[in-house]
Parts: sequence; structure tokens; C-alpha cells
Amino acid sequence: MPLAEKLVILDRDGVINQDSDDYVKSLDEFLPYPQAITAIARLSQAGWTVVVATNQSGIARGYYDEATLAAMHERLNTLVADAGGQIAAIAHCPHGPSDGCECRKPLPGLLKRLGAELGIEDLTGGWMVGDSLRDLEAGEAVGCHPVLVRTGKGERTLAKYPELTSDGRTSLFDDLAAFVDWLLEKQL
Ligand SMILES: O=P(O)(O)OC[C@@H](O)[C@H]1O[C@@H](OP(=O)(O)O)[C@@H](O)[C@@H](O)[C@@H]1O
Ligand SMILES: [Mg+2]
Ligand SMILES: [Zn+2]
Repeated sequence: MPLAEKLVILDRDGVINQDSDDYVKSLDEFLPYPQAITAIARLSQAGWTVVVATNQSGIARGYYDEATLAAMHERLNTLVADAGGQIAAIAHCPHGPSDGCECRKPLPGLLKRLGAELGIEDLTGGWMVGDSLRDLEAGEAVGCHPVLVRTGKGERTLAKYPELTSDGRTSLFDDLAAFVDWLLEKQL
């Protein structure tokens, strides 16, 4: 059974793949960062459990459907497998901001669902990597270490909330690969 201490929860858009202010609406627009794919593979090869928690309000907004999202995640899993790793689970919130669901970040519903799926009751000590404040808040709500990356909306998030990293609670890295370098070095 995986342990939270070796669990990394990833936001998707802006961390694993290029984000867009117009949403990532098709498989063609789903452009993973190559270094993110190899970083995920390196993590799983080192015995870490990697999962993804992503808001996908574009579904509620009618920009794309569940089948298109599933095709993106099949592509993601294939790329990671080809790189020699695996993503243990992907959870998404298909709802819009006014749907009142419990799974849209910053609420921790997706993270709790992933924990239950993996048999990890307590997520305390896990790592949550995101480019938006809501990712970090969702992670902290279940005791994960928040990690902000500069990719995607990360620079904007940092500019809007500079206190995020000044209080020492949130770690800051240029991208997912830099965080994984640090994490794997740290565990040696
Ligand atoms: O970063 P993750 O959670 O993987 O996915 C974010 C996306 O679902 C979209 O989330 C939207 O936020 P709203 O859902 O409209 O507030 C916007 O920020 C889009 O630019 C972005 O592509
Ligand atoms: Mg994001
Ligand atoms: Zn939801």
C-alpha cells in the first residue's frame, strides 16, 4: 500500500502540459511538457506514487466532453508509460464554479477521492504540485506540502500572492522537473 510520504499529487494544466486561458479543449491542444513526462517517469521509477487532480470546468462550460478529456488522459498515460513510468490515477472535476460540487479545487474532494482509490486514508505528508493558488489550498487542506511551479499560471500566481513563498510554507520551483530533481536528491 502506497504511503502519503511517497505520494505526489499533480495539477495538470500548467504543470504537466501547457495551459491556455482559452482552456485545453482538444487532444491537439493537449501539449505535455516533455520534461514533465520524464519527471513523472523518474518519480515512479524511484518508487513514488504519482496521481493527477485537475479541474476541468470546460466540460460544464460545453467546450469539450468527457470523451475528449479521456483521450487526453490516455495520451498522457501512454507518454508516461513509454518513458518507463506510470500515473497511478487521474481524478477530474467536470463541474463549473457555480455547481456547488465538493471536488472543484480549492476544495480537496479530488485529493480525498484519489487517496481512497489508492488506500491512503491520511494524505498528510504528501506533495501537491500546482500552478494556481487553488491547487496549493486543496493540498494544504489535506496536509500535503504545497509546491508552486512557475510554468502555466505559476508566475501570475506568484505575482498575485508573493507571500506564498515568503512565509516558507510553499516551495517554489521553475517547473515539475526541477521539483523532482530536488525531491529525489532529498530522499537520498
Ligand atoms: O490546472 P488544472 O486544474 O489542471 O486545469 C485548469 C483548467 O481546467 C482551466 O481552468 C480554468 O479555470 P476555471 O475552471 O474557469 O476557474 C482556466 O484557468 C483555464 O485557463 C484552465 O485551462
Ligand atoms: Mg493548473
Ligand atoms: Zn466538481
